[in-house]
Amino acid sequence: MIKVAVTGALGRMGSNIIKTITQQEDMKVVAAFEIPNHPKKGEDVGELIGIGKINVPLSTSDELNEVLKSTKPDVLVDFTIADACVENVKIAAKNGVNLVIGTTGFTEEQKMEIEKAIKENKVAAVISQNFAIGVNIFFKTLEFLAKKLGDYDIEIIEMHHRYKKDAPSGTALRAAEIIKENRGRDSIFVFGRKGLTGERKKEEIGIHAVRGGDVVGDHTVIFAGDGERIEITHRASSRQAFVNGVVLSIRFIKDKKEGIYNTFDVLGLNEIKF
Ligand SMILES: NC(=O)C1=CN([C@@H]2O[C@H](COP(=O)(O)OP(=O)(O)OC[C@H]3O[C@@H](n4cnc5c(N)ncnc54)[C@H](OP(=O)(O)O)[C@@H]3O)[C@@H](O)[C@H]2O)C=CC1
Ligand SMILES: O=C(O)C1=N[C@H](C(=O)O)C[C@H](O)C1
Repeated sequence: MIKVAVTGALGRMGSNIIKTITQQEDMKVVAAFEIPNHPKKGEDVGELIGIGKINVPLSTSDELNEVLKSTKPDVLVDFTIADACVENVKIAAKNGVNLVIGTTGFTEEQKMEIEKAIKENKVAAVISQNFAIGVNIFFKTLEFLAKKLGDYDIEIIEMHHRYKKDAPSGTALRAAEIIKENRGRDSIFVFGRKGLTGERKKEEIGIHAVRGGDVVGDHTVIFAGDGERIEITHRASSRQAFVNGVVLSIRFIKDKKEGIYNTFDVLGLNEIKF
């Protein structure tokens, strides 16, 4: 039985992850964490998320060290916010707990802190800006399109629900990086446009964040040429798309000794070359 701890347990992702883990035969939730001073601390997490008692009391992240020591999870899953995630990763790594990290919105410095904690403590982690299987195929398709249409004008548009805290999305940034790595020419990222911007430069990759309603997560990449354009879109209509990838990632990482992996590793997509 794979023992899993979840931070951000009552959040949109955390609560769905806990629900799905409780439906798996080979894994169980042993600890769940929310922010310090949470009013529901100590209450049963299953009851709090509406699936009935699971005998896991809600802990708070200031107790992470001691609760990880007593519950000894194999994997900690983090979908919180960047600042909290960095601290959670440091504590989990010190306790020898492998990680599945879905949080987005990190600074470059925070990304380095996370990598350092994972490497120094010799644990293993899957880090992905998007765990949906379809998004990873979309990423793979972008490798191909960027190789073939690297000279086209490339723009990325993402739309998310009104509650999302970081912009642009981690997925949009990853898409931009993939295009940059594969298009065979220099790239500069342009975040939105305003004022007298001048003509569009060939090396630009435009990135645009739209927020509103309850949109789970839409991403479109436009390759615009002379007389034609290709638009490729992924739309997530349910967070279950992300959660399914998280479950696969928990199974993938549980026995890994050390190293940093992504969802291409989990889904076996690295072998596909264009
Ligand atoms: N990689 C992927 O596939 C996906 C990534 N995401 C990313 O996951 C993150 C979370 O998204 P979402 O679930 O929608 O956000 P939510 O705000 O619904 O959930 C985050 C949860 O984390 C809690 N939290 C904040 N700080 C801490 C802490 N120190 N310890 C424990 N819990 C804490 C929040 O509590 P409170 O509300 O009280 O502050 C909240 O319950 C975002 O960065 C998002 O971009 C989302 C979907 C898919
Ligand atoms: O905050 C969200 O909701 C999502 N965040 C991720 C991101 O920033 O890319 C993934 C997904 O699009 C949903």
